[in-house]
Amino acid sequence: MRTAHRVETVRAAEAALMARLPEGALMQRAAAGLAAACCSLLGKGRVYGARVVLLVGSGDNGGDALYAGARLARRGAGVTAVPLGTRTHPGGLAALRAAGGRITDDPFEALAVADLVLDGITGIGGRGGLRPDAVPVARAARGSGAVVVAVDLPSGVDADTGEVAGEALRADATITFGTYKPGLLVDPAREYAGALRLVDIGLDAVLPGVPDLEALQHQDVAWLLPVPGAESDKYRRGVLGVVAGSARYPGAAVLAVAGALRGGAGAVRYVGPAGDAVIAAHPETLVHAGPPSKAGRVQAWVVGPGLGEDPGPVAEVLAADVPVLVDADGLRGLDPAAVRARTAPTLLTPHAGEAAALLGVAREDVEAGRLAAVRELAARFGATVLLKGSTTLVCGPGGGPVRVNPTGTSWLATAGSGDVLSGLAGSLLAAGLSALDAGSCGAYLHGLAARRASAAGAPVTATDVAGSLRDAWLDVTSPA
Ligand SMILES: NC(=O)C1=CN([C@@H]2O[C@H](COP(=O)(O)OP(=O)(O)OC[C@H]3O[C@@H](n4cnc5c(N)ncnc54)[C@H](OP(=O)(O)O)[C@@H]3O)[C@@H](O)[C@H]2O)[C@@H](O)CC1
Ligand SMILES: [K+]
Repeated sequence: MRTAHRVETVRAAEAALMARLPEGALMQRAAAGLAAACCSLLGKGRVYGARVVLLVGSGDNGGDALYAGARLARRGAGVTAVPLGTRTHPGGLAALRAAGGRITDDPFEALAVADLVLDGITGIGGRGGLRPDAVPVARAARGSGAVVVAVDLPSGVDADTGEVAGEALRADATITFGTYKPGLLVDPAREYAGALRLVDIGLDAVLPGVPDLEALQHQDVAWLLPVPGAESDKYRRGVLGVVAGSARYPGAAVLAVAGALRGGAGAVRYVGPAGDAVIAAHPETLVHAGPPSKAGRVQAWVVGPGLGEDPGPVAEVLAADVPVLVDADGLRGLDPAAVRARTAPTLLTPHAGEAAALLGVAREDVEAGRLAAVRELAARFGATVLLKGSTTLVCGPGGGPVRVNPTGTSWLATAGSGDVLSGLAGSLLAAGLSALDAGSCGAYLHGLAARRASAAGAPVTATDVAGSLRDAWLDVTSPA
């Protein structure tokens, strides 16, 4: 599990750790890890003679860059520091000078020939986007052809929320210290971070056990996925009911069932007007033409994909005392009180537009502040909420860590892929996973399947994604 902590928590842990260590020890650990990462990015034998530019802001983030620059200078790199703040870390500046580094007030000349740029303008103390004087320098760094390495965080992004309020410096890699910060894992900031590397500075020992954000990895998902026991029959493995599709959108039913059949439930019951299309595509489905309440026993429901204008079945499904996943058309006009009144778990799976409609805000506001939006929806509905997007987030109703999905890919932005996800996550619910686990494992497998299906870099369809779910499952569960 990859975990992230917000700035306030990092600061408290840092203070507790610093109290036990000699002055400056933590910054030296950070700088040593940063310099080592820079050496490996430059490549073997390429440190000596490399031209390194340090963009140095007012705080300790700049200090880290200066001390790392001093280490690189001692290994033969030509290091030039560009002070951009209201002050410059005195110890770091002295260390760089002592190691033979130089300071310049002409950043553009140095950047024009740089191999590596260290972005130490702001870290966890930064507020808002880059200041105006840093903007042309950041643009020159980005346009220079040098590898840009962010120190702790790309400057200009919000560490806690992942928001990018103005201009920020896009990095090829981010070397972060002690723990990931939420902004490194959540879009839009995540897109600025490039490849992530965590430097251990001993913070783990003093960080709280419960993080603010967590990202499942293969082994976490493998551990959570259902495995049928020797005694299992289809009912013990869980039966999922899918209420989806309409005369206008029969494909949504076919795709939701496709996802459901690959999600580990023992059987899938389809309820709705697209039974013929569903049976033609998936003959193993149990099809029911009447209302959901008469369809027979299920362990969980999915309701919503392709329902069109008719919200009727949603209320009926929500009245059932089993876990319910509500997606797409099922979310339209959904009543928070009706969801909060349920005793069985509810999982809502909106994309940004649907989340915006539920919250009564603009879609752009949800996209810019994804973490805040998913937390607000979960609290308002007393439900688990999976907010779809390039970094899909899943948040439980009682607070706790938000799960961020690390397997997303932009190829998933294709019609019908959400229908596949709803069936898949619903199936995991029916198999007995909690709403948080079903949502986050579903998103994980779904992203992985899309990556597999588009491995050659070609576009994928939702049907391709469903078809690759089995391989994704095997990827996750096969020992490496
Ligand atoms: N925590 C840990 O465990 C460890 C932390 N470590 C390191 O310390 C870093 C945090 O250092 P920090 O607290 O000094 O804050 P930091 O981000 O350098 O700068 C804040 C200053 O920048 C300014 N400023 C603000 N906004 C701005 C903007 N938009 N654009 C431009 N400037 C802006 C503002 O100063 P002003 O210019 O207003 O005087 C503000 O005071 C952390 O990220 C990590 O790298 C490691 O060394 C060891 C372990
Ligand atoms: K930085």
